[in-house]
Amino acid sequence: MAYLELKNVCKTYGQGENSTAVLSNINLKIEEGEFVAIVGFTGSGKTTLVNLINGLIKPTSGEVLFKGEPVVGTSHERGVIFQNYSLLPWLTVAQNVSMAVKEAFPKESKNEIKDRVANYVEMVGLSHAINKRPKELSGGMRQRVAVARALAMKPEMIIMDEPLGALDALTRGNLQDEILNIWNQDKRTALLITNDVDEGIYMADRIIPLKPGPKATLGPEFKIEIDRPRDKTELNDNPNFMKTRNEIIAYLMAIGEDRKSVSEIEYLLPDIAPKNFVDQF
Ligand SMILES: Nc1ncnc2c1ncn2[C@@H]1O[C@H](COP(=O)(O)OP(=O)(O)OP(=O)(O)O)[C@@H](O)[C@H]1O
Repeated sequence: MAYLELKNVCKTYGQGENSTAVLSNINLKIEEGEFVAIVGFTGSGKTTLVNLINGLIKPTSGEVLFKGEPVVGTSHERGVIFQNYSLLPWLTVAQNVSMAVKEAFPKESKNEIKDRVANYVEMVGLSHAINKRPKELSGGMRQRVAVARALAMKPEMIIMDEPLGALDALTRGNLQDEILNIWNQDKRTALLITNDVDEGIYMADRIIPLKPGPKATLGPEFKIEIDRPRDKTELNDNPNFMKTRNEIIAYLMAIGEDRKSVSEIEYLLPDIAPKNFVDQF
């Protein structure tokens, strides 16, 4: 039994003429302890896929199974690091993280929770800002709080929706390593959604492209045969890295060309306007 399995999952938003078929026939199996990356184009349905796995939305057809059971709603077992950090603006960094920790560890004492929060805030390099509110932080700092919050809950499965996109290269590299450490030490299972092929190859065991929508579906998987721990500084000299990178980029470019031809189709918009509309432009 796969740890996470998506069976023929389709997701359509809206109904009738206004419907958008975003995902179609998504089949995916992730084994316990694996690190899988999905690379996709902007707007191809990556967040929709994360929301389905997280239980925030239901598939139109097909099944999402976690440890053999259908996913119904969210759960602490699956921790998501969202693209748009979604912090509560009236709470400090410590309070934002501890709220999540309290929910995941309701039996822990105040001091245990305080220590756990301090550890993870330190891990993302924000000890100096632990009592600040989100409005006093830069976008990158907010994203680091969101990473600390998700990891401090020690979820069995870490699901990441382009979590590091807003960060500078150095911070991004450090957090990639922290996420890998936690995944490896705590024997977690991880799913990373990214548009960065290099990030996917550095972190994952397998990379699966999400073909552009509408009706986006998963392409063939690419296995990353590079020993761990991987050394970022040496990757460019690693023949396996170069070969896999070239194969994935060639594949993405080919499906990108197909996408261009789809986007060149002319869509006619209805010629309508409100009754009393006066053209002032
Ligand atoms: N709630 C919704 N109702 C209707 N359409 C939606 C809804 N959510 C997403 N969509 C549409 O589904 C498509 C995929 O959106 P989604 O956010 O999943 O893509 P994405 O790959 O995460 O995008 P990005 O890379 O820009 O974050 C888009 O065309 C979007 O407009």
